[in-house]
Amino acid sequence: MDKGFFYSIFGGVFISMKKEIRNRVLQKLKQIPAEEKTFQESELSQKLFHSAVWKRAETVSLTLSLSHELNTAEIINQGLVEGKKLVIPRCQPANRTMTFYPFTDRSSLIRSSFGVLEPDPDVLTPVDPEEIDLIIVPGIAFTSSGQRIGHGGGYYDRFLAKHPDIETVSLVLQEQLVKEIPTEVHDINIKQIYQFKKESSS
Ligand SMILES: Nc1nc2c(c(=O)[nH]1)N(C=O)[C@@H](CNc1ccc(C(=O)N[C@@H](CCC(=O)O)C(=O)O)cc1)CN2
Ligand SMILES: Nc1ncnc2c1ncn2[C@@H]1O[C@H](COP(=O)(O)OP(=O)(O)OP(=O)(O)O)[C@@H](O)[C@H]1O
Repeated sequence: MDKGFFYSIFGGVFISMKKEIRNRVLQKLKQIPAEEKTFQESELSQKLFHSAVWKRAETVSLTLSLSHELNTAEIINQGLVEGKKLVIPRCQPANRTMTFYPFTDRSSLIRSSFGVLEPDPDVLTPVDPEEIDLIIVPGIAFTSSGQRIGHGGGYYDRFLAKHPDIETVSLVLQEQLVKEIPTEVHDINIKQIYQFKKESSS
């Protein structure tokens, strides 16, 4: 069947299935006890720090997490300690693109309408995306094979479509892992998923 025809019929169904998974996992995320969340975050961050992609990367992109998301504070600290260049995105809602800027400390940040802290473009200079070795991709729900549902802006799918060679990793709390995610044509898989598994050291 012609792909365009297929998506015109089923696209809406996929989008509402994604919304349903997004809302269900968001509720779960908001209910994780703080201590449990910190424990999982710590384990996942350690997995990342021991990985080849992290060790190799000189420039790492990450986000300043919202309270329900995996807390990126430990990754930021470690990156700075190891002398990596950290970059964070600023969103352009008009065309749903992202521009990356260096992150050094918490000054030069402004809160976006979405609620996240973003770099202040009046103070900072953008980084060439070609410079980025590794992107820690945020998200709400993931499958172990790397499918992802984010906050619904399509920002990472758009960016990653243009930069297919950049390494991508997502750290996934147990509550964020789902069996299946309906795939849309534009969806880009995350190359490496580090998932928290209870009673497992893998
Ligand atoms: N901490 C953090 N920073 C991040 C992301 C993230 O997921 N987490 N992003 C990851 O991409 C980007 C921001 N993503 C955004 C995603 C959606 C909307 C937004 O306006 N959402 C609409 C609903 C969208 C729709 O359903 O069409 C809304 O909230 O009203 C804004 C920013 C960059 N920074
Ligand atoms: N490469 C692309 N080109 C055009 N439209 C896109 C592209 N990627 C995503 N979109 C559109 O953006 C919207 C949101 O996409 P989706 O639900 O996949 O976002 P998300 O991955 O959850 O969000 P985010 O990456 O911001 O966390 C959808 O309407 C989708 O059709």
